[in-house]
Amino acid sequence: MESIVLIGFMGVGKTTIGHILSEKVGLHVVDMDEYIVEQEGMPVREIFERFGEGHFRDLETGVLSKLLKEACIITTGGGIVERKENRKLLGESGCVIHLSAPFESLWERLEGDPDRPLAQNPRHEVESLFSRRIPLYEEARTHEVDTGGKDEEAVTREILSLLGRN
Ligand SMILES: Nc1ncnc2c1ncn2[C@@H]1O[C@H](COP(=O)(O)OP(=O)(O)O)[C@@H](O)[C@H]1O
Ligand SMILES: O=C(O)C1=C[C@@H](OP(=O)(O)O)[C@@H](O)[C@H](O)C1
Ligand SMILES: [Mg+2]
Repeated sequence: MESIVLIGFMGVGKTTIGHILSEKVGLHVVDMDEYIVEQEGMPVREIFERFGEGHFRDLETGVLSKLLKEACIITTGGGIVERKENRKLLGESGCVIHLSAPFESLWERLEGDPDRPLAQNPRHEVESLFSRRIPLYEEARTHEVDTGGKDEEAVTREILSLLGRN
């Protein structure tokens, strides 16, 4: 079976749903943020503070190209689509599921989260990042699952259904 990649904005549920999906489809899951944190031996926040966002994006590209060679579920960070190179890598993989949601519901989950450096910015900046990224997710995805108003189990069921696994 090919890889399944989850993309989407911060807080939409990629990490959470990837873990639930992993149990249901019997593929192991790798969360890119967790992988990078382990590899670098420091939290994402500290990587941003000490080395800058550009360095974190370099790490993401390296990890994504490595993981796409495995058959697994990959839960990306929300900024994976920022780099053209990453969008190209995603385009070469068969199943890229965009989890989407209205900004309002994401902001409720993100506001004040100390672990997400970009969520520390004022609301209007995070919202404009959200708007700017929408076409990038659209470019990279093969499928979209609208998570608005659905709990984690319902989102997982919808993914299983589009994979033909229900
Ligand atoms: N469908 C959902 N409905 C409500 N809360 C959710 C849903 N999916 C995830 N969450 C919650 O939102 C928060 C962010 O989820 P997370 O999986 O870390 O998102 P991401 O990896 O996309 O940034 C977590 O507290 C999680 O429990
Ligand atoms: O959107 C982004 O640029 C980021 C999203 C985060 O992952 P989540 O989408 O899992 O929060 C993490 O990779 C980092 O804080 C940057
Ligand atoms: Mg995550």
